[in-house]
Amino acid sequence: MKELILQTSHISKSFRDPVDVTVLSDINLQLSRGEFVSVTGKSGCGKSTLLYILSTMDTDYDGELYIDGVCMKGKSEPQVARIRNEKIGFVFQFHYLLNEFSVLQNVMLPALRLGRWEADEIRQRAYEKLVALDMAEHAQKKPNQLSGGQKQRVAIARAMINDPLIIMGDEPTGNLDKRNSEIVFEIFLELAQQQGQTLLIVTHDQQFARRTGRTIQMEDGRILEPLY
Ligand SMILES: Nc1ncnc2c1ncn2[C@@H]1O[C@H](COP(=O)(O)OP(=O)(O)OP(=O)(O)O)[C@@H](O)[C@H]1O
Repeated sequence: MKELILQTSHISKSFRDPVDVTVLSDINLQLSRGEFVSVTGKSGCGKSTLLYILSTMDTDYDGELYIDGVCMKGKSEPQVARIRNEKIGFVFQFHYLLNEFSVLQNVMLPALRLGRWEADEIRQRAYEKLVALDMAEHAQKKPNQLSGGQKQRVAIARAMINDPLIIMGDEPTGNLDKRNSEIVFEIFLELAQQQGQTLLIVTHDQQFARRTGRTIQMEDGRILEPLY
């Protein structure tokens, strides 16, 4: 039987802007271990809003979110932050690497925050992630010495450091040229196919979406039922 690692029940979200605007309505979705799922839809349909809720970064919504069988409702902010850091890796459109730290130190940060391993072990793990992403030779550089594609590879290494249950990405190839987009997308495919990593990626790129295992199509804050 498939192991559910993320599930939502009737999630809705409104902004007061200045009157109430509903941007997500009755979102019910399930994600099983090892799935590579893309989320697509027109600009403004609610993809990022949904991803921020699923990644627990936004906790202000109606309905329920379960991660690894645990309901996020009623949890304190430190409890949610701990679950997020332990179970979810996130890759943004912009890398958000810290220029005052080296590439290696940037990758180490989420693991230092988690506190599960000693510093030496974290350094070793971070180095291994950089090796896996073909970035080891840049370990001691500062992020501003790297190209856009290289920075995004470091951001993926950082998302992987705590061996998350799921990696989420909000347009992770959106800020890259065609060649680097392809390289970064191939990394996600490889993670899914060779390591069974569960992935949930928002993308505008229909060609990429078609290569994932399942596509969630959104329209006006709702998930469209698959046509097949
Ligand atoms: N803080 C906010 N206050 C008010 N409305 C907001 C806020 N954030 C997002 N919205 C609105 O919510 C809707 C969904 O936005 P969201 O960013 O989730 O869309 P998206 O599908 O990710 O779009 P894009 O593909 O352009 O990134 C949009 O109409 C947007 O204007």
